[in-house]
Amino acid sequence: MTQRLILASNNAGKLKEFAQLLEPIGFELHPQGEFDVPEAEEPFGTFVENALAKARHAARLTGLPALADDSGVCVNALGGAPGVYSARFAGEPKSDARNNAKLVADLAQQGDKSAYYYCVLVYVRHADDPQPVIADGRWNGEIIATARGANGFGYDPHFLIPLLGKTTAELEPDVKNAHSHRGQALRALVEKLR
Ligand SMILES: O=P(O)(O)OP(=O)(O)OP(=O)(O)OC[C@H]1O[C@@H](n2cnc3c(O)ncnc32)[C@H](O)[C@@H]1O
Ligand SMILES: [Mg+2]
Repeated sequence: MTQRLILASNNAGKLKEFAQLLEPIGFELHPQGEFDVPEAEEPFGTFVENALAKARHAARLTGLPALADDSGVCVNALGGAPGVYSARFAGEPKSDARNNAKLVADLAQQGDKSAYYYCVLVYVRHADDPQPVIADGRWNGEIIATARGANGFGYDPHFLIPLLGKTTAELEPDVKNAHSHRGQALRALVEKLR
């Protein structure tokens, strides 16, 4: 049986990754934009609070179950920044190019380039669901100064996975999903929904 699910995100890169992960296992994904749901506020200092706010917002405006993702890149030498502020690290309007340029500049004088991607997923059956289903995932790597690769989105061209010898923008989409913070979180979430 296919299950209809609203994806509480306006990020096209996330949408592609979720479609590839969820459609083969029987979910019919609908981005919130299809229902004219505007971007939710993300005012909180934790990923999980922002993800819950996004999921409830989409479920409230569509009347359907919703899945939200809040994620980011956390750089150790920067005390975990940009973290929850990853999407707007270089200010408004959101720009991957300016975010990456700022990240590389901020790290130029640092020896430690280690970082990790973090993702929290929240699924709500309806807007006031008292038992949201929550799962997370983490993916270690390091930030490199020169962009490599054209796949993915966001910080991917600067996020190197030393074990694979590639940036996450050089990975095929299925390989990224097999390893990524988002893929890990989604597999854990799906286990909880069974
Ligand atoms: O809130 P929604 O609408 O889902 O879209 P968003 O892009 O604003 O998403 P977030 O608020 O969760 O911010 C996450 C940011 O972290 C970065 N990011 C998260 N996952 C990533 C990934 O897999 N590859 C590259 N960058 C990623 C990227 O800059 C995202 O914009
Ligand atoms: Mg956002």
